[in-house]
Amino acid sequence: MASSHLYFVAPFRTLRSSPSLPKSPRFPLHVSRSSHLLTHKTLAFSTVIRGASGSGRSSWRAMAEKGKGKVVVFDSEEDLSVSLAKYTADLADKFSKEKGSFTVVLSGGSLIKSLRKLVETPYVDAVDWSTWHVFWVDERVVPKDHDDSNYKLAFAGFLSKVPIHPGKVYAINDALPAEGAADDYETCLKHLVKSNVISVSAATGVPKFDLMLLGMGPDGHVASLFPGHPLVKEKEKWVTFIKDSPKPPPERITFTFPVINSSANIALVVCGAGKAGPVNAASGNGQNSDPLPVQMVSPEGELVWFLDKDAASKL
Ligand SMILES: O=C(O)[C@H](O)[C@@H](O)[C@H](O)[C@H](O)COP(=O)(O)O
Repeated sequence: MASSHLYFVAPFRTLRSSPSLPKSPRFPLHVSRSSHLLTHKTLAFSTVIRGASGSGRSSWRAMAEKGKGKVVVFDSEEDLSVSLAKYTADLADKFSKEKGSFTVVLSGGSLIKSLRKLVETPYVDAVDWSTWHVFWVDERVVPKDHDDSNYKLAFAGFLSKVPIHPGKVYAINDALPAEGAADDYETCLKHLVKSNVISVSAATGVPKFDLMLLGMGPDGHVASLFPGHPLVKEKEKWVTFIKDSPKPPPERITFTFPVINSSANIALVVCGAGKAGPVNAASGNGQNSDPLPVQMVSPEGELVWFLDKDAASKL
């Protein structure tokens, strides 16, 4: 068997309390290459700590102490995708049992590919998809059949493969320009809050999604909230728009930080050496005076970083 290691390097909480390994997992953890390490029982803390270098450990300690979440580093994106599927399925199960629904927010980009194990055995058959409500943290202002559409990406890689009711998939109104599309999406969220589909943060009164699955760009952006852009400071709107996105296409709508940070759970899914710098900055090692958008991700609930070893290489 090829050697593959999963390193859990945020050493200050027991794995039993990790949402990636909940107390009573409904779904068995299916892994291919690293099953000797990745079972619920054998994923011992000491095992994973051994995988971390000394400097890496102190970086993550800084992150953990600042309340920036738990960190899981995988040898490969393949291993990461296995764990991400289980984490997502277990949270869906938990929320569905608690309140009869599961509200999940997707990003565009490579995140959708990293969700691929969720549409495979055992999850594709075992998950109760009837409770799912699907949203986007950001969307490009293009028709839904355009190659730049996050909806199209998610449909091709995820939604077309599972029986989520189309009426519970909340895509952008692509007949509207950016500003109208953002207002329309915010109105949609308000209706769903009113009808108790989306929970509300008692602290902030804004929507509290059960799970946000966020990617991060090499510049440290999340959603369509880019470094140095005034939208990162938006406090009132739930959904806003941008017409000068540095990442093409330029016109997008995006959730704002008040909504992102009200989440019950956020997974930050980051792979590749090109993103190691912002990951390092987020760990507390950054020199930047203005925080990167990714450094502003600080949910009411749980934050878990899913990193491959290249993304963690500067720690
Ligand atoms: O629509 C988008 O562009 C995304 O939602 C964006 O925020 C994405 O998640 C990051 O840019 C990371 O993308 P990659 O994972 O493809 O690098």
